[in-house]
Amino acid sequence: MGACLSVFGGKPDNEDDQNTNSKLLGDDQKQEDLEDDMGSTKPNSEETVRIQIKGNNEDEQNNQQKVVLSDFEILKVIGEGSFGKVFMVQKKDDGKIYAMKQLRKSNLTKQHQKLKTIEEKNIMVNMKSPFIVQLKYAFQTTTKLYFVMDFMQGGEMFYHIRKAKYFKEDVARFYVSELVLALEYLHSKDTIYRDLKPENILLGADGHIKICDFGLSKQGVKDSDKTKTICGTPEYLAPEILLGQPHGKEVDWYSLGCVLYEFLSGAPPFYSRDKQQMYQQRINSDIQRKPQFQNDAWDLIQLLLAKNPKDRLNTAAQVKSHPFFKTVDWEKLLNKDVRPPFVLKFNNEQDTRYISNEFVKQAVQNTPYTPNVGGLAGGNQDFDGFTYQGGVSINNN
Ligand SMILES: Nc1ncnc2c1ncn2[C@@H]1O[C@H](COP(=O)(O)OP(=O)(O)OP(=O)(O)O)[C@@H](O)[C@H]1O
Repeated sequence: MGACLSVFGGKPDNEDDQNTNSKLLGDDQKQEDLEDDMGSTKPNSEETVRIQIKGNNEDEQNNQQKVVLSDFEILKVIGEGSFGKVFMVQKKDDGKIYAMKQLRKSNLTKQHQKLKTIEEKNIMVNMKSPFIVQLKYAFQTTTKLYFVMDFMQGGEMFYHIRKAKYFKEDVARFYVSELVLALEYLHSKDTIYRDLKPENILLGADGHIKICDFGLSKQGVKDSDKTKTICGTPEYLAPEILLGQPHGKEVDWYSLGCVLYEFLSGAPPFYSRDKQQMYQQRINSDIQRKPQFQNDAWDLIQLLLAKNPKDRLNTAAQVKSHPFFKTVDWEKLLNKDVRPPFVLKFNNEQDTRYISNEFVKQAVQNTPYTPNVGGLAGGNQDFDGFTYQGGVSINNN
C-alpha cells in the first residue's frame, strides 16, 4: 500500500482518503516480526484462525479448502513497502509460486487505512487486465493481512532501468505502450492509479509488464470528477497534486510522462535530492530536453508533462494516437502478441536474479522483532470483506 503525502504543508481535505506518510513510519516499522507467524516451521497460533467461507454459493464454498497461511511455504523476501514485506511463496499442495504481501493490522490503525486496504483488494480482484497484477487469494490472521498474487519473476522496472542506465527508444516505447493499456483499462473502470513509478511496474517471466500496488488508487472517479487528496511518490507527482488542487485521471498521464522521461534518460524530470527544489521546479520551471530525446518522444513528453492538466494529453485515445506510438499495433499489444525487448533467463521458477539483493538476502526466519510504532491498536480486529478465495470475496471476513 502506498502513502499519501503532505507537501508544502498541504493537507488532504478528505480524511477518509488519506494514508499515513510512509516516510514517517521509519525503518523500524519495516522490521517485520516474521517469527510469530511466517518463518517458523512450528505450528503457529495464528494459523488456528481459519477463515469461514460464507457467500452466495455456500455448497460450493463449503467444499472448498480454506486457504490459510500454513498452506504456503515462505521462500524469500522479494520486496518491501510502507506497511509490510512481500515474499516469494510456494503453495504446498500444487507447488505453485506466488508473491505474498503481508500487512500488519496494527500499522493500519485508522478507519480510512482499513477501508483503503479493502479497496486495494477490491481493485486487484476486479481489474482484469493482462497488465495488472491479479490477486489470487486474500486472507487474514489475527494480526496480519495477506495478499497472494501472481509472482512477477522479472522484478521491478526500477531495477532494470538502473542497470541499463536508460533504455533505447524502442524499448521504452514497448513498456510505455503496455502502461498506456493498463491506464486505459483502469480509467475505463473509473479508477485513478496515482502511483505510477518504476518500483510499481513489474516484469513477468514472459518479459511483459504488470503494475502492482493499488494502495493509493481511487475508484469511482468519472472523467470530470476531481479529488483533492495528496498522494503518490514525489518524483512522479503532477503539479496539481503538489499544489493541493483537485485532480482527476490526468495525474496518471503526467506520471506516465515522468516514467517515459526516466526510461529515455535515466532519471525522472526535475530530479533533485532536495525535494522542495524538485517540487518548486516541477511547478515553475520548463522541462529540459535530453540529447537522447528524438522529436516525437520529446513532443509526447512535453504534452504529458504539461503543468496545466487542461493542456495535457489526458485520455488514452489522445495518447495512443500520438506519433510516438505510430508503429504500435495496439490490438496485438493487448493480446501480448508483440515480442518483448528483453528475453529474461531463469534457471527455474524460484530464480530471483532480477530482484534486488537488498530484499533477497534478508532472512525469512527469525527476523528480530521490533515493536510497531502504532502499538497494537486494532491488532485483533478483522477486516470485513478482505478475505478472497476461490474467485469470491467473503463477507464477515
Ligand atoms: N506480485 C509481485 N511479484 C513480485 N514482486 C512484487 C509483487 N508485488 C510486489 N512486489 C514487490 O514488493 C514491492 C512492494 O510491494 P507494494 O508496492 O505492493 O507494497 P507497498 O507496501 O504498497 O509499497 P509502497 O510503500 O511502495 O506503496 C514492489 O515494489 C515489488 O518490488
